[in-house]
Amino acid sequence: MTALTIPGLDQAPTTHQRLLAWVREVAELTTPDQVVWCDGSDDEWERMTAKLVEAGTFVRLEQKPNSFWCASDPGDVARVEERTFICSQDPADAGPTNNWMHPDEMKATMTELYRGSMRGRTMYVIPFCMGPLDAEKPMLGVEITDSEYVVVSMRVMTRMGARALERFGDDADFVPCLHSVGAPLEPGQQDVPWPCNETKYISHFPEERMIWSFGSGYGGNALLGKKCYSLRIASVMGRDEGWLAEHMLILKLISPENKVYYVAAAFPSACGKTNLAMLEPTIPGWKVETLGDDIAWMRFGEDGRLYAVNPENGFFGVAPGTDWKTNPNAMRTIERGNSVFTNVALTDDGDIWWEGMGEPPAHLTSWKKRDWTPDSEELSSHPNSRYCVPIEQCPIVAPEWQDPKGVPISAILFGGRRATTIPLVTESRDWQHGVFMGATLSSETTAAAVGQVGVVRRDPMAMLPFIGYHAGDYFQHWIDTGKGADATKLPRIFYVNWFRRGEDKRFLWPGFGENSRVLKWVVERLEGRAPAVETPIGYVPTAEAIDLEGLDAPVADIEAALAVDPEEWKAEIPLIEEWFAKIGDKLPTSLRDELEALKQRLG
Ligand SMILES: Nc1nc2c(ncn2[C@@H]2O[C@H](COP(=O)(O)OP(=O)(O)OP(=O)(O)O)[C@@H](O)[C@H]2O)c(=O)[nH]1
Ligand SMILES: O=C([O-])CC(=O)C(=O)O
Ligand SMILES: [Mn+2]
Repeated sequence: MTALTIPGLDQAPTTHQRLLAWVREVAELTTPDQVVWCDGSDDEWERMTAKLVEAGTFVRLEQKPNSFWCASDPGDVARVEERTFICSQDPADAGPTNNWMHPDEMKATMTELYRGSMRGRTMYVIPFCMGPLDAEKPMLGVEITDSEYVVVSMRVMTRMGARALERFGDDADFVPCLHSVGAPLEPGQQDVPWPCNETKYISHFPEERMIWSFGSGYGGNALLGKKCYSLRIASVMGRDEGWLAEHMLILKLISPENKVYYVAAAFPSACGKTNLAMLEPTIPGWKVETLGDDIAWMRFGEDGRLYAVNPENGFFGVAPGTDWKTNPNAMRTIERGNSVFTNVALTDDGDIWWEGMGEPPAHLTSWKKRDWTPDSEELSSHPNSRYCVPIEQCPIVAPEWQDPKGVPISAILFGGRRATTIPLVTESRDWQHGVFMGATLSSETTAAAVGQVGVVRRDPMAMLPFIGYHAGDYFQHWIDTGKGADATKLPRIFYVNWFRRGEDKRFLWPGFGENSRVLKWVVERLEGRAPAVETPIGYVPTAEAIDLEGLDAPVADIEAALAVDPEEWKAEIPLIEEWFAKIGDKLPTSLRDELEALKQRLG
């Protein structure tokens, strides 16, 4: 039999048979003009970015070293939850919160979409590792893609190329991640700056630990190491192997007495993880260092404590709202260059700008590539526009951020974006109650996913779009995680809300750096020295229990932010009941018990 000859296909820098066979199979299906094995070198970065500039996808920034502006197709700007599928053999394993299709049917459908989909393009093979390369069992993957934008972004977001491939040996396990923008080029056809397809599928095969993505070039749809691998597939691995893959930032808090606490926090997309992770405390003597801003993998260490590792290598942060006042450390991180900015505005002197970054210049090129002035009716930047930058450039990155052991977590925060009801901070009564808080977490939808913005929905553990299996089983996994552990060593669980509003709709709590005041109260609770009031929903501080020294906000606002209003909570109960009904039979009875107990306490 004569195998198809595609230039580059046989220049594989590996002897890993399963990898070689898969790459050949995909090349024969998608029929690219050539195959390139990515090595992750500086040379490769130069070639890729030059190619993207030439194609009109990237504009090199004059004002930031080795950095680029990029505008996507206006129809390809965010994750597409409606087009995201968990293709388990049994629909019951995907559960009520995921879209499901039988794996055979999905494969048949997508195989036809992939047939010839890379014609006229280059197929890139990106070996990568999520988490430290020197982990005992490195978490490997390979993304095959026909997008240079993906190659460049994966270099920032993951440990990829030759250094990852070294860990493959001849037979290491890896997660195959297949991606095509679905825009083949006919001979002589002019390419567009942002190729994509109106038909989109983001499909996960949890039993096979495999990901197939088609039609989108954007973030969480296309950088498959991120949400697809590190949350959807990894959550299934975690269920099977007894660990947790969570949508959490990891930060290190250093008290004035030089005591160190590691905190993990789960907030839904565009609800403040990156900002909290890089917080600049406003209270004297306290320091924060960053380990991660989006994903945490947590497993028990030999000492019985829960240790967290950030699988990522970069930040893929929301741009609008980021500036020197709200998040100076993010600004310092991007000042150092080596960044890709997608769907922000371009200044006339070759810099970037977005809403929330102080006074706008007199003229900009908007993310839609249109002239923009401060009088324009449209936003200059898409609300889900992003910067993509290596973590190591963050001036406050914790020195231990690459430690394969991870860091021991003392507190877990769950949080959402709620204009009413949810106090600034509440401590759970115990692990099970904390799991109840996480399981009933709610938040207003944001621009991070396609769809209506500002609608309150349940977003359990901030994982609604990312749980790779049945949400009821996921809750049970959380409960079991606590049951098997020494309760005194488990992280304490808190519920926060930076987004409560006053009657006039303004935020009651100033947020950002001031959130350090809440972290201080959390630490003082851990140390057993901060007061709290026992309320029907958990332990809540009074305004006096929080350090408000030097805070420029009316105490009445803080009191309103902390208020537990039984009427608001009674209105919340039917929403939780509706949510639990949706979870169905697999809802752990302990969570139903928690709900009953809450109802009793509310009277
Ligand atoms: N009012 C207020 N807004 C905040 C606070 N923290 C973050 N924000 C805003 O919320 C938006 C999203 O913040 P991020 O920190 O990027 O959210 P994220 O959770 O990292 O989002 P993803 O990257 O999508 O997962 C930005 O516009 C921020 O300016 C806060 O404490 N208070
Ligand atoms: O996945 C993305 O495209 C960006 C992101 O971090 C999120 O939406 O949570
Ligand atoms: Mn973020």
